[in-house]
Amino acid sequence: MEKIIVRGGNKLQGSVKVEGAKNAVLPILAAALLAGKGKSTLLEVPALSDVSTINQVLTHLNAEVSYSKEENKLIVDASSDLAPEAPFEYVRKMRASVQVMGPLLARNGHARVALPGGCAIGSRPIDLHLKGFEAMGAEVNVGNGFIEAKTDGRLKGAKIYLDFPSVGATENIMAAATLAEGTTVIENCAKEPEIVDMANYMNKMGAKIKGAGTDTIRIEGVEELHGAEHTIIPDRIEAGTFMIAAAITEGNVLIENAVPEHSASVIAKLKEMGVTVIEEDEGVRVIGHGDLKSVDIKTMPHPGFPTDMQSQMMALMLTANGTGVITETVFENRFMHVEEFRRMNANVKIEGRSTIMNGPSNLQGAEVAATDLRAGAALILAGLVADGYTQVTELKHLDRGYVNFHEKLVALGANVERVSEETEARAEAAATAARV
Ligand SMILES: CC(=O)N[C@H]1[C@@H](OP(=O)(O)OP(=O)(O)OC[C@H]2O[C@@H](n3ccc(=O)[nH]c3=O)[C@H](O)[C@@H]2O)O[C@H](CO)[C@@H](O)[C@@H]1O
Ligand SMILES: C=C(OP(=O)(O)O)C(=O)O
Repeated sequence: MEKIIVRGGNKLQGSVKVEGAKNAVLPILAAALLAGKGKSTLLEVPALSDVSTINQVLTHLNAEVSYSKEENKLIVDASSDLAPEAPFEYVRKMRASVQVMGPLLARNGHARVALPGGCAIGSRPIDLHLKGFEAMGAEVNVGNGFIEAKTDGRLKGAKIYLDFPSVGATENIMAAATLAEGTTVIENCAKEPEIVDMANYMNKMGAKIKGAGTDTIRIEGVEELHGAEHTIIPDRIEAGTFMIAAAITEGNVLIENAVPEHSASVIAKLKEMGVTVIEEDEGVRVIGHGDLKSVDIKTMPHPGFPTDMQSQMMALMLTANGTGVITETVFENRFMHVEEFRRMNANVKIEGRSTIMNGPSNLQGAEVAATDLRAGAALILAGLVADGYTQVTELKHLDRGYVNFHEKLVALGANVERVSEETEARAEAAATAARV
């Protein structure tokens, strides 16, 4: 088992470069399946475990994938006949595997994808995705742990209203609609920057999508799509995580590639707390000063405060003066990290869908577990200012969404190391031998 050990107390200084966005690259790789001819070349593809998982899914479906981690460049050739099924072994590792459903259904007329099941942040149903496919004329059946969607001939364009602006449903329906007959209109759709990035990629493939980034998207179906070259947008959640690393340690860090408009709600809350945030040509500089003020935060669909920044923001709020409230409205059960923070002596309690913090907490190092990928990052952030050593386990979650997280922190001056039990045992044996 691997763990990250953090010793608190160092102020972070310097600059850090943000990778391509996980939540853009995953649906974009699924959409690469839409290309009946030509290859897609994707640039700024981050070397995440989630990217390896979606690559395995694509390969399983008969696409050819070649990935150079050194160049962050990935080439997909999906021009052969595609297989229809994404099995549970992939969907279990990563829910975003369901994003292949829309592209497969549109291209093949048939998709069979394992039901994702629950996860650490809530039940995460996909009913809105399926309603969208049905509205476009697909027959959808759920049974034996699989969802199967079929259509005779092409899908038909339709008007689809989403009860909630789901990111995944918007992406899956938008992808399916690119090859449908006629025009599809998705109302009350998600407006996240990753939706815009995916629409831009599909338009380069020959799709006709308008309105991505607003709450109504119109897609005029075309008969065929081809491969295209596309550069993935920077990861606004990784950027936000490093903004908090700078703020919490009273450091001064330039977050290169961060796009201020994509992080507007996070930047606004940081400023409200008393953190200095400066937009520079290369990115966003964050300067922490201590003596922070508690604020109230509610997670919302974009452009509201992102749920994927909730636990990292909680780490910062624990160091602020006064009472602050964080309300989670996007996922039903995204407070698993609260118990872990409590192990670090955090003064935080849960009331319904809110957490209340009375600060500042006198954070102390402890052994804690990453309950999901953002919680993993948040616990490490808390460890940067806790008294003593914090050990964070369950790093498989962290690796889904962050590339070289501890190495990037070390480059900024943090006292962080990643060890496996074997290395620890070897180090202990060497220390004992030296003492004898
Ligand atoms: C790979 C990826 O991009 N993941 C992101 C995506 O997840 P994901 O696409 O799964 O998130 P959604 O926007 O779909 O989910 C938001 C809410 O809608 C509910 N819902 C969703 C679909 C559906 O058919 N029925 C339904 O009830 C979910 O249970 C949840 O409560 O957006 C989330 C919300 O910003 C982020 O936290 C995730 O990091
Ligand atoms: C919840 C997240 O991702 P996913 O939807 O891939 O689980 C996240 O990125 O914080």
